[in-house]
Amino acid sequence: MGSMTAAVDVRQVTVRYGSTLVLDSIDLRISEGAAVALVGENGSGKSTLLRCVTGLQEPTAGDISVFAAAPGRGADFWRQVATTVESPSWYQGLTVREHLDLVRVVNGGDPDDGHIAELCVTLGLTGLSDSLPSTLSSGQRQRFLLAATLVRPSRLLVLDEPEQRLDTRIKGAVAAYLRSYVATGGTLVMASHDDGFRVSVGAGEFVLIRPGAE
Ligand SMILES: Nc1ncnc2c1ncn2[C@@H]1O[C@H](COP(=O)(O)OP(=O)(O)OP(=O)(O)O)[C@@H](O)[C@H]1O
Repeated sequence: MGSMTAAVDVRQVTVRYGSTLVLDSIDLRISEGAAVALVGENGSGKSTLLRCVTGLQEPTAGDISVFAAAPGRGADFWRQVATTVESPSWYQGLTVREHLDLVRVVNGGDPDDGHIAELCVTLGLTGLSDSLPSTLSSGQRQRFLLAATLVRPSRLLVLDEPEQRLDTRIKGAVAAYLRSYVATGGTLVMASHDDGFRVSVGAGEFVLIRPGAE
């Protein structure tokens, strides 16, 4: 009955910050192998919903399951889910390439199987392999953090505006990478403000509207 199980199942999720209602009884099911983009104006709750899907935030009401389990609980969840939703961090003394090797090795992968090299080409990091993350520009750092997320083996990617700060060429390469991730069975949920990017990824849109803004 695997096909009956949604990768992500959001049921009647409500989030309030104090008296401010941000998400009002949201329902969202994402099948395994599908891509969905949360779209909507600033403050419509896209990041909030993504944090709830990773278990980093508890909804005020409602239920979320990811691969039929509560999200964010333990190593088993994080072995299947890779995300850029957490605050970015890195090891001060390690280069871009050393970070990618580290993540790959820890996850049981071979750092020399070509996957890292492919990601570095996709994200334009080849010339930055020996740089320290702290010396990168904001766009370069965005590309590094995306690479560090994509290098992990995963079944679900949760990405908050992955197109942010990317130049046109890299944006196209990242869209193609995500499209092929989904075509090979991965599931993607992301927030995006770029409709062209969303369409090149092949993601359907899920529109969030600020409660009371209709
Ligand atoms: N920790 C918090 N405490 C209080 N209010 C918050 C908190 N985090 C977010 N909010 C509010 O919740 C609403 C939704 O924020 P969220 O970041 O989820 O929106 P978004 O759709 O991702 O916006 P953007 O397009 O600007 O990234 C906003 O009104 C924001 O001010």
